[in-house]
Amino acid sequence: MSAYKIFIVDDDPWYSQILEYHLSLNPDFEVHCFASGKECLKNLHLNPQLITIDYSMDDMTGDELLTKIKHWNSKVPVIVISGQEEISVALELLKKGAYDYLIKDDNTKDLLWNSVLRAMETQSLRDEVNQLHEQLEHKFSFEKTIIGQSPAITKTFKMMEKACKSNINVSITGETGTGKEVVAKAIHYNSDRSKKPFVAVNMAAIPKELVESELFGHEKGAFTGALARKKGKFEEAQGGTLFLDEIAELDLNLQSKLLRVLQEREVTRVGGNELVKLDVRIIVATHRDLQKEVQEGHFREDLFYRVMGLPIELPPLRERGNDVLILANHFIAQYAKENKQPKPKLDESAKEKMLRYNFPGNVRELKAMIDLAAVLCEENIITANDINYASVKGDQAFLAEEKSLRAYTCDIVKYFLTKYNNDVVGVAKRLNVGKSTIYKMISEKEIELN
Ligand SMILES: Nc1ncnc2c1ncn2[C@@H]1O[C@H](COP(=O)(O)OP(=O)(O)OP(=O)(O)O)[C@@H](O)[C@H]1O
Repeated sequence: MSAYKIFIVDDDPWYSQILEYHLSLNPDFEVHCFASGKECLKNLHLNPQLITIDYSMDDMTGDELLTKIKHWNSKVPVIVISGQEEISVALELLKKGAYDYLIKDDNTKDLLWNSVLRAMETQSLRDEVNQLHEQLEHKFSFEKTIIGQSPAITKTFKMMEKACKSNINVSITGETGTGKEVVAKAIHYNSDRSKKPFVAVNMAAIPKELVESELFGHEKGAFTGALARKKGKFEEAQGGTLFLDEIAELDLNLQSKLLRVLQEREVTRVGGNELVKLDVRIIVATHRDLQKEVQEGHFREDLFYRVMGLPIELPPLRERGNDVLILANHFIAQYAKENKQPKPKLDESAKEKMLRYNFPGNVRELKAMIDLAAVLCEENIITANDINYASVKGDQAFLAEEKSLRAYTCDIVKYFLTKYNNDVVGVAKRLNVGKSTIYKMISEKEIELN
């Protein structure tokens, strides 16, 4: 532990010495004496943790010095020592933030000793509370992993906080690439289960005939190819969280097996009889509307109620407004770090183009778009030309930007002008518009000729 730094400010050197001697008996205290208010203020850069001041000094009243010290750092305890007992003065000083008010008499040094110890204790408690607050904030701060500040995503944070504090099952819905797995992980790592495994299984990615043994495990010889006993994902996630992604892709037969496991909270490996007790929290995700799947008979209603738990809906990126740019900058920084390159900048044209786009592939698509733009850009500036819409084809690509009708008209005219060597008259005829319309577009710089 480093020494606890105390300033004693008193213009009576004899009295200072007594206090210094007394306080220095504690080897943890480092005491500095100053003979005037000015000298004390000059030395605040030494960062005292406690200051005692004499109430009546020649250069500055205790009142004035207290105000200046509090202005420098309102948290440092200041103990005022006065030659006379004046209740009104004492009250006034305490109101202004003095930690204690002591009278100079035979008991002062002992009272001071106790007061300093109390101040230290209060400070250490306050530090501890601050630290706990910080830890708590860090624990529940999803902002570091889930980037975005839009009202839509902030609403999600609130639900996630509730999910972290309880053990209830969670169902996450949202279009592909909206961050369902990121949310599931964030919930797990901010919950009481964080020290136990987070196991993710994508139902759509496992061949149908293997799903059962993947989830529940199998005994040696349970089927051809089962050469050894294997734990299933449920067992792997013991004590932790099992994330069942694309739950709607599970066929009806397996749905009833899953329901049984969730109800009984125990699993039997394929080809075995041993019951394994489970303590697993389930988080499911789907890009489908599960309720609709139930209505259409593709998803068991009883399983739906089992897994629904706390529903969290992730908004598509196109409904998150400016988050597009916040995420873009985040991915740019990530790219630059991973590739040990300076961070490219987005120019206005690139920003505008991204904000107009509807991102059918959501955050995943935005990340791919930024990675490519960072590679393509010149002189470290990403322009609209470096922004490519990879996920959409044909008509969809044409409409994905959601431009105004005027802007689409200009795009069409520009396309034909390029195709026919900027022959304005010929293009006007083909499109059945007046050539002056095209000339106007050119003169007003709505269209730039190649
Ligand atoms: N808000 C976010 N902040 C930072 N990164 C994000 C955010 N949302 C998604 N990502 C990133 O986008 C990518 C896709 O996210 P994720 O895999 O969680 O989406 P998903 O909804 O589970 O997709 P799918 O439905 O296709 O499984 C990942 O690389 C993830 O890290």
